[in-house]
This record gives sequence, C-alpha cells and structure tokens, in this order.
Amino acid sequence: MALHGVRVVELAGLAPAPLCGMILADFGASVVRVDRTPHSAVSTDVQGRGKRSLALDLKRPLGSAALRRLSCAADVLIEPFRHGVMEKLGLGPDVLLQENPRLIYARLTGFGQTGKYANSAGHDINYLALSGVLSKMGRKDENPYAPLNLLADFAGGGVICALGIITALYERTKSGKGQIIDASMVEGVAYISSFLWKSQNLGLWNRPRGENMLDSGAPFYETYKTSDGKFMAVGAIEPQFYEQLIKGLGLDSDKLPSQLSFSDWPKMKKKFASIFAQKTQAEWCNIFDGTDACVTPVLSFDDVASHQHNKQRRSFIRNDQEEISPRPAPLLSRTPAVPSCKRDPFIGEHTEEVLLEYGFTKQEIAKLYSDKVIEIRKPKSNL
Ligand SMILES: C[C@H](CCC[C@@H](C)[C@H]1CC[C@H]2[C@@H]3[C@H](O)C[C@@H]4C[C@H](O)CC[C@]4(C)[C@H]3C[C@H](O)[C@]12C)C(=O)SCCNC(=O)CCNC(=O)[C@H](O)C(C)(C)COP(=O)(O)OP(=O)(O)OC[C@H]1O[C@@H](n2cnc3c(N)ncnc32)[C@H](O)[C@@H]1OP(=O)(O)O
Repeated sequence: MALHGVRVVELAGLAPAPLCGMILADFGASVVRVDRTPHSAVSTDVQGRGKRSLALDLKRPLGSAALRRLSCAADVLIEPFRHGVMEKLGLGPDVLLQENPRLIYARLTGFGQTGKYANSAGHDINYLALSGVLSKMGRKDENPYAPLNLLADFAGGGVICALGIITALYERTKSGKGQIIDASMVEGVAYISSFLWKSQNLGLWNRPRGENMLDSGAPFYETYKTSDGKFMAVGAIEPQFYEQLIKGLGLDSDKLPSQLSFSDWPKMKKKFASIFAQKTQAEWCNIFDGTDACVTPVLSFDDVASHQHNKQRRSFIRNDQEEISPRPAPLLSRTPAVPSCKRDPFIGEHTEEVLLEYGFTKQEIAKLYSDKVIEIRKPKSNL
C-alpha cells in the first residue's frame, strides 16, 4: 500500500482527527491511537479501522516522556486538542521537533493555533459559521442549515489535514525535514468552498439564500418525494440534460417557461413535485436510469450497498463483524487502500505490543503499568 512504512501516532480526539488517522491507516500507514487512561468503557473513536490502541496517561511525567519517545520514532503525530494543550503537557512542536526533526506534527483544530478564537471550544457548526460557508446553506426564508457535521469536521478537517500530512511527507523526501501543520477547520472548509468565492461573478449566488441555482432555488436542482415516500435527486443543469428531465417527466418544453426563468422556479418546483409524487422511486429509476437527465434515487443507508452501481464498483465493504462501511476512496490502480476487516481496537488493546515495537523494554513497560501510566487491556475481557 502507498503509505506502507509510515508510522503515525494519533492522539485520540472526537471526529476529525480520527478520520484523518483512518485515511492514513486505510492507505497503509501504521497508526497508533493514544487513548486516555483511565479510559471510559467505550472509545469515542468510531473511525478506528486499522489502528492500534495504546492507553497512556499524558498528564503523568512518565506518560509524556513515553509519548516523546514514541514521537522520536514516528513520522507523523496528529493532535486534536485546542491550542495550548500540548504545550501544557510539555509536548509542543518545539520540543518534539527538536528531538525528531523529521517529525510531521499535525495540529487539527477548529480555529487554528493563533487568533482570537484559538483557545475557545467549538464544533463543526461553529467552524462552518466562521468560514462564511454556513451563511450560504439553507432553504428560502429559513435559518442557515448545517449539513450534518460533514463539511468542517471531515472535508475541511480530517481530509484537509490528511492532505497536509501527505504533502509534508512528500516534501520530506527532498528536504529530509519535518514540519508543523496548522490545520484549522475554519480555513479548511473555507478553502474547499473556493468555488463559491470564485464563481461569484458568474451570478450564481446573486439571489437570497435558497433562491439560487445550487442552493435549492432551482426546480432542476432539487429533491422530490415519490409515491412510496422515498425521494429522487434531480441535478439537470445543462440545457440538454434538462430537456431529458422534462421528457422523462412527460412534459413538453415548448409549453413550459424557459429553464432559467427565475420567477417561474417556484411554480415549476410545484409542478415537478406533483409529477414525482405519482410514481414510486423504482418506477422513476426505470424511467431515468440510462438517460442523461441527471436523476438518481436518494438511497438510504439500508439500500446503498445493494444498489447495482455501487455493487458493481464494490463501493461499500463489510468487515468481520458484518458492519458495512464505505470503501476508501480514491481507488489507486497499483497500490489501492486495503482497509482492515477487523473490528476497531479496544482502548489499550495494543499498549504492550506498541511499546515493544517502539523500543521499550519489558521492564520499562512493567514499571509504567505498575505506576498506572499505561493500561493494558486484553480483548477477551471485553467480550
Ligand atoms: C460535531 C462534532 C462532535 C461529534 C462528537 C460525537 C461523535 C461524540 C460527542 C459525544 C460522544 C458520545 C459521548 O461521549 C457518550 C458516549 C461515550 C462512549 O464512550 C461512546 C458513545 C458515546 C455515546 C459517545 C459517542 C460519540 O463519540 C459522541 C456522540 C465535532 O465538531 S468534533 C470537532 C471538535 N473540535 C475539535 O476537534 C477541534 C480541536 N479540539 C478542541 O477544540 C477541543 O478538543 C474540544 C473538542 C473543544 C474539546 O475540548 P476539551 O476541553 O474537552 O479538550 P481540550 O481542551 O482539547 O483538552 C483535552 C484535555 O484532555 C487531556 N488529555 C488528552 N489526552 C490525554 C491522555 N492520553 N492522558 C491524559 N490526559 C489527556 C489534555 O491534557 C487536556 O487536558 P486539560 O483540559 O487539563 O488541558
């Protein structure tokens, strides 16, 4: 796999950093998640695929010293705390990079390492709000609406941080040097919204929220309910595709207003909605599948893996516990990701194994254990 041989130490966090670590693990990196001790019964990391867990108390001097040793032998450290936490633990980048100048020290936060909000708590919705992107989302005459916690936490956070890490790893092959990555989710989500900024002069966003082409204003970029309570998604933007939509709906474009007549959009939406409500989702799929009308079913999590297209591409995978999840993307032709089929690690399951691998002696491990700096948890105790 592409990242085989890359050693990552990920300090356990809530949602974005775990995705970043999972991406690296899926593509072959050896990822050790450092969990807190004393731990809660269940990890809050639901994206632990392919990782190993080491339970270590960083607030104890021996614990932070152990992390320093791990960092010395690691390529990447991912830390998910607000600014200042690592410095308080004596584990700031100045310390760790001095000990290991090749280390890539990735700091994944909401607000970044500097600025007025650097020390403040926050979550996806706050970062999305501060990036400006949230102001663009939502239906007409309604409050801004955050699309789950996908944009800041994951797209602008976990994925952008992974991009930073891969870029820094590549650069290190030339310079031999590590560096610090200041991955702010506010900036990450702003960056991925560059299209919104760069397309402003096209007139795409001139109208109030919820009345533009791509923000639920247009009848041809919308979801519609079907007679069986499911939904179809319509994205027929280009005129030639719009024409196929109109045909599939059984309408005659000569008798309709032009596609871009904004004032007619509310009326056209109602018309489309009443037509979509007359057939089931499967019936609409029969009509639109194989056309260029840009009409697809809105699949539920229950249906998605068994949809013919997704099955053909094996887009979803099943682990040893029969849990279904998305296959890592993108597909690399020679060195694709090979996600682990095993269950996620229990907290402290690999403490001993990891410490041995990173050069700790059995005696040192025994001392850390008796001093309650580490926890060792055998899988059978969790079954
Ligand atoms: C919208 C999302 C959030 C979704 C989260 C949900 C997925 C989860 C939220 C609640 C979870 C459930 C809940 O926990 C109950 C169950 C528990 C069970 O175990 C599992 C099932 C649960 C149902 C569980 C299920 C799910 O996990 C939940 C539903 C987001 O937006 S996430 C993005 C958040 N933002 C960031 O990540 C940006 C950077 N980070 C921060 O700004 C802060 O970390 C944050 C998030 C504001 C939290 O602040 P906090 O004060 O708590 O932490 P920090 O200031 O960062 O300091 C960390 C302290 O911890 C110490 N520490 C860390 N590691 C260790 C260690 N190994 N040993 C010892 N100590 C450690 C560290 O020193 C800091 O200590 P101090 O405070 O003293 O400095």
